[in-house]
Amino acid sequence: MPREYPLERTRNIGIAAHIDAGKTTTTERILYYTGRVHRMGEVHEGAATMDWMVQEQERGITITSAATTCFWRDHRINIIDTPGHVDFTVEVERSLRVLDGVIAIFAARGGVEPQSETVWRQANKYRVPRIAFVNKMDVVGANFFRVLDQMRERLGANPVAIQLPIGVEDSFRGIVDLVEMKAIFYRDELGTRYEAEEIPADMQEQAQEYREKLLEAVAEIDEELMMKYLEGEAISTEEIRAALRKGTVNLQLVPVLCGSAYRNKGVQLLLDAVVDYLPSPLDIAAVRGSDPKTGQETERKVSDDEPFSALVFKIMTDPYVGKLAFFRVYSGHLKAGSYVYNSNKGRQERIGRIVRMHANHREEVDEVWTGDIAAAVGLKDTITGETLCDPNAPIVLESMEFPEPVISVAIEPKTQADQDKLGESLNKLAEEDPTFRVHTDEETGQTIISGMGELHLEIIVDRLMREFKVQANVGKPQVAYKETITRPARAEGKYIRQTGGRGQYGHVVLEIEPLEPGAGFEFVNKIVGGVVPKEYIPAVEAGVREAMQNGILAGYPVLDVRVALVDGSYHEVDSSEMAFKIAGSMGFRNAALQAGPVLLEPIMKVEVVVPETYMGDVIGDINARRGRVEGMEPEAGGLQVIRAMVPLAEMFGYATDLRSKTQGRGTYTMQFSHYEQVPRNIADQIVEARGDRAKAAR
Ligand SMILES: Nc1nc2c(ncn2[C@@H]2O[C@H](COP(=O)(O)OP(=O)(O)OP(=O)(O)O)[C@@H](O)[C@H]2O)c(=O)[nH]1
Repeated sequence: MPREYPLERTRNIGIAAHIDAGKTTTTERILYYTGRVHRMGEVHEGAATMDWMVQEQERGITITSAATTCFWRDHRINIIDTPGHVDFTVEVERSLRVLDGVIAIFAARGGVEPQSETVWRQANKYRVPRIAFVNKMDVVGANFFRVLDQMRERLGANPVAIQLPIGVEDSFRGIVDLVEMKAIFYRDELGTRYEAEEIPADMQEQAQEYREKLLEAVAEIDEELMMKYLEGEAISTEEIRAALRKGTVNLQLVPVLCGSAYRNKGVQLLLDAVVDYLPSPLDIAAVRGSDPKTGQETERKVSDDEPFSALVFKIMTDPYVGKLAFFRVYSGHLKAGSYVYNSNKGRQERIGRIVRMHANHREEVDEVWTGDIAAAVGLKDTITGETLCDPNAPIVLESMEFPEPVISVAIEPKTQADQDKLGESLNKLAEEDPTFRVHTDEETGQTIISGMGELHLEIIVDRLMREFKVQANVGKPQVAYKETITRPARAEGKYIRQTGGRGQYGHVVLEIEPLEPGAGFEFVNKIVGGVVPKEYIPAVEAGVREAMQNGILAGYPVLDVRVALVDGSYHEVDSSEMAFKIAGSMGFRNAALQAGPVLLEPIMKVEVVVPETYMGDVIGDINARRGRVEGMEPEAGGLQVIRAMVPLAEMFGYATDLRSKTQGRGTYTMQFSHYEQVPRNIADQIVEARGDRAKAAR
């Protein structure tokens, strides 16, 4: 069976935005206009097609990314709906990794919010081309031009308006297309009929001004156009489109459109822009990865004729078919029922069925091709971030980064039956979500779950009860502290037992030093002359990792450390992997205790919006919470925006406090920024409290 759509007519796109900007509504409209659904679903009625988990419909938010396919102007567009809440930022991250282009949605009032900044930075990191859609032009306070300014100032982007709104708020009624220099007006409520007309007289001047800016911007992209522009020659519509496409694909500019998804205006033009400006899979220079045997970097062409390679970017447990693994094909093609090689695990797996997802229903397909996004049923051992490939031409594709969880709660099963189900259910959930972790507290024996925020954990617990039918009590949210060291140190770890029978002998000397924040863990083997035999070195590393997991000061995991194995000794008969593992653990603990260990806490980026009169109180309160105010800015309507960095530990219950301090008028958003050292006096209290809890548990 040949592929239906040539690669140049394929688009893999995501829709990213901050919460409530209108992603779900826009996606719904896209599905409606492209004929995938025949009725418009409204988010506030809980009927949106893409939001299909029970929790999503009840809460009116998008949690999981559902992938769907639609067609426009004879192009196949694969869309991944991504959630806006920061607790689910990993969902955004993993979709960015596999997408070729993004529609960034901003609300015309509110504009660039902290969460939009996060998504923007993530998209920069993965070099994903973007077009921007300024939605909600119909709401009070909408301002297209302010969003353009904010994109420049806050995102450091080069926004280029290719449209202008006609009217605003209640009177928003159409769109000026600056490429064609036409005005688009809508002829019916559903927005299905729209026509191009002359630009209204009262908008001519503004349209000319922005057309000029557009021409300047495209001239920057293309030298020939620059010549024409300077000489005052006419530049054709096709030339403008081609230059906009080139500028978008090369990340030199971002075309900006406007509309109101809810009022059915602007969405078809947005689809046109997806086809015209966002890249096809062919616009990626090459598929990059490494050889699983040698670790050396390799490349291959984006083509159906190359060997198969695909990246798994999401695992989902489906109540009907079991485990679904979403993957994007980077090269070659794959038939249902065939074998693939998981090059991260070094294992063969059989692909049972292949399905394309349309929100909550599936379409079975026999074969997938380069550039496709689909889900496989039947994979047993594959998790998010792993590569599936042709066993005869293995490759490991670049994976993705996942942030460390910042918040934890203890969870206690209600009955013995629940106890039995708890572990298995939590492991299943952790398999789906790399930012969700489960561990047993060594000191207290409690099961601890950790994630990206209170909402994240709430949803997990909710799913545990509903889908897995486990009844459990949940403790208060706790900060997920980390530990690190502040100076280099050197120490020994010796594990020697020689009482009767076969003894144990492991001996290592370790040098440890702090690494940059975020660097994680590095292990370096500096053994010369085989004083520690090669076969025991992985065991030493495993021992070090285990000790790091259990912490030095208060049992929190240790981060950002380089450990070098520099010396040691062994015994011909008594040495074993086990003995070296224990020696590694002991060596690490001994070294870390001399290396100035400190506690780290998550610092949150907080943005509070309050009426002017409450500003003093709110700032005083932020200071009392050990926060640093970083800036203030007036907003429309006598509001002030306060930006601050505040330790997560001080933010519990903030919603209630802010409400009572501002008579319900203040709102805030918060997201993880970085880890920072806990001040000494507070660290002492935390360490002491951990000690007491551990004693109580014994
Ligand atoms: N007036 C107006 N309301 C809109 C528009 N687009 C969306 N809305 C409304 O804004 C609210 C949020 O829209 P959603 O589409 O759920 O936003 P979202 O960005 O998907 O939100 P999450 O899924 O929670 O991340 C809903 O009540 C929509 O009906 C618009 O263009 N104009």
